[in-house]
Amino acid sequence: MRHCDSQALSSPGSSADAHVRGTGPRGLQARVLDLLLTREPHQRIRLGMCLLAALLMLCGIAAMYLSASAGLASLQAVHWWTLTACAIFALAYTLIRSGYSRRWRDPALTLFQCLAAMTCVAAAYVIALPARGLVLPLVAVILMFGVFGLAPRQMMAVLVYSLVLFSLTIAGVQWRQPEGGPPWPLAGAYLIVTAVVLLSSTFLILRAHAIRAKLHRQKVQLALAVEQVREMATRDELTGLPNRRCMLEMLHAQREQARRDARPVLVAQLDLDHFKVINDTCGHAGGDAVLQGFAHQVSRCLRAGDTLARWGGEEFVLLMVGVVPHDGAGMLARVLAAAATPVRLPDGNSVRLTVSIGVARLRPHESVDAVLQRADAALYAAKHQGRNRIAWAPGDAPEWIA
Ligand SMILES: Nc1nc2c(ncn2[C@@H]2O[C@H](COP(=O)(O)OP(=O)(O)OP(=O)(O)O)[C@@H](O)[C@H]2O)c(=O)[nH]1
Repeated sequence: MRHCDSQALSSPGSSADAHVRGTGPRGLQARVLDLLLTREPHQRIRLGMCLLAALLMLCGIAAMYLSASAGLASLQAVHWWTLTACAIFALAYTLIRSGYSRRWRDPALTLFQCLAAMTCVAAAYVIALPARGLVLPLVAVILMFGVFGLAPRQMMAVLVYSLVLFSLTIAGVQWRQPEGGPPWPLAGAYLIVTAVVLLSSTFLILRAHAIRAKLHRQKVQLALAVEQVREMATRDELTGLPNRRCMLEMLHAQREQARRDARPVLVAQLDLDHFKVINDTCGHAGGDAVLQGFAHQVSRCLRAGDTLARWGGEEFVLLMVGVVPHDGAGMLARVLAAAATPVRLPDGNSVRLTVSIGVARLRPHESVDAVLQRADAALYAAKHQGRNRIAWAPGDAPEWIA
């Protein structure tokens, strides 16, 4: 029976239990796979780098013990070296995992780890006796780990630190252990090779930094350009209001939303009265200033949820969401009053304008085109009735108006 089976599976100490809790070998495998497959690419790369660093350290320890077993290094020195290296990296790991390192500028402790690793390699040079030449290529690998975590200035700091450290280490070995150390020409060759490896690695890493910085700049520029295009596609350049395309998208979205939650939606068409006369008397630039002034004045009296868009020419559309006709009538009366506030022109003159408004309530299952047509017909009626007024689509007006 399933129930009994599951009890047997989770009995304490069973390997299946360990698997379920992720502590057995299969559990560990599953967790590593989970870590690798369910993360974002950059997280996977970071995790891969951590595993690689751990592998590098294990290889270093193994190489040191192999050297010791071959009589090339003192076993006791290798014990101490391993203990110190593990302690340093365990400290870094704890600081990172506990989140304590987040309060510092380098939360991954990349600089600290690079400097610590260089010091460990230098110490390995001292204790590895005849096998010491093997440890030098490791400096390049350590620098590689700094490619993404270190700023160019930090890279230079690691370079200077490593050059000084290895010069002193190689010279110190020659001075303290003239017999145990390599012949002087060989020690000099070690020093030269180390310096060349350090300098060329740093140069290549700085090149990689420069390319990364360039790519980042291009990415930012591209994001800005996309934002600009998006802005141009949705904003009216003259008034700064959402444009017709943007309003249509909003209308479609609100219609879908209104179908789901039955919220009231009012759509008003606004048209400036006798705008041609304003254009003729104030010039086209004056007309533009009037359009801008009108947009500004009306926008100021709207609620946060209402949207005014420029529909085209001297026509605007106002979308009021969650507003019943009773409240909408009050709101539109305020729009009418705001429009009547004289607009100041750049030449110092001011223009008084009026606006006609046609308004319709979005009905259940009504299309965007249909509600716009009814609002437009109401606008036509407002113009016909003498302008500077609000006309409601038949059946949509609040009771006290109808
Ligand atoms: N300055 C300026 N004028 C515009 C712009 N777009 C349209 N117009 C002008 O707006 C005027 C609209 O005139 P009509 O459609 O006859 O309407 P009206 O004069 O407002 O008359 P009614 O709507 O009947 O009250 C035209 O003269 C257009 O040239 C614009 O972006 N800037």
